[in-house]
Amino acid sequence: MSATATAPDPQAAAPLLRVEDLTVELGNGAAARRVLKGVSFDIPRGTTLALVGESGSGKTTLARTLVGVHRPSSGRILVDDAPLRTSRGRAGAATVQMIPQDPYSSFDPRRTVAQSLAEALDPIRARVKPVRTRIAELLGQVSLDPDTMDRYPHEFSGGQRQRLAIARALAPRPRFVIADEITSALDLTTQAEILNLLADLRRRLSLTMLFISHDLAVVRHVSDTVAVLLHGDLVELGPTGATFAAPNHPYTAQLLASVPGDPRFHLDDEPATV
Ligand SMILES: Nc1ncnc2c1ncn2[C@@H]1O[C@H](COP(=O)(O)OP(=O)(O)OP(=O)(O)O)[C@@H](O)[C@H]1O
Repeated sequence: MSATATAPDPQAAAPLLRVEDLTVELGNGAAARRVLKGVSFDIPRGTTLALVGESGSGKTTLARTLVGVHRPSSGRILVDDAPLRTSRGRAGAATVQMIPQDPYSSFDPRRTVAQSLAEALDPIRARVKPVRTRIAELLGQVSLDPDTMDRYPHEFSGGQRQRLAIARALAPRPRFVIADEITSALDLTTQAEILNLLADLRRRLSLTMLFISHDLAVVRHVSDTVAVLLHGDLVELGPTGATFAAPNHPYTAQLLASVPGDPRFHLDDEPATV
């Protein structure tokens, strides 16, 4: 056995994303409130962390802080051990991309798909011609026909638009992708298709992901680790299977108690319920 085969691989060991004691305050003056309270977690490279918690617990605030929309009041965000760089309040596109929740409002209806993707590829020039091949490749990655690139968003179904949103997020070849409730606007069959696409992309592109969802059946299907937010505090963090089997925090147990078997997914470790 060679020495290199046994040497630890620091790249594999280091988390892609590290959030350290992150506190975020929103609002001004007397209305200011701490929405995230000293939150810490790592996401190892190539894995998916699911973030769950009831409405108002701070999930979207965390996502928006990671893309640079909100500034931390204290704490640190590290990508590959370096502080997350933001430009004019936005995280660098090549570092972090977010897939939006609503595929209907996230595209400019006056632009063709190719124009929107060209802008994602090169925000300054946004010219389609030099990037047609890359646009075709992106559409192929999300199983859409590259010949549809000159169509407008309204010519696509909700599920197809969510595929377009995923293609747009992948355009700058981000190292880290945030999916914030990306299936909540879709019917159950389309939800399953999008989740399977995401799982496939994750494998093929070795994506590191933060997957925000209130749907614990989905979370169980897609994530390696799970984190639970309660009023801005991270109350649970652990491997998804172990956490679902034996949660540490009573709030997690309460959330899990309300999850019935889900007929949408055929999980490897359990028979599908119908
Ligand atoms: N710009 C803001 N100024 C002040 N408070 C805000 C602002 N944005 C969000 N909040 C508050 O922060 C809290 C957390 O909101 P956030 O949207 O992060 O929760 P969430 O867990 O994503 O909820 P949901 O599941 O409903 O999307 C809420 O009480 C919300 O009212």
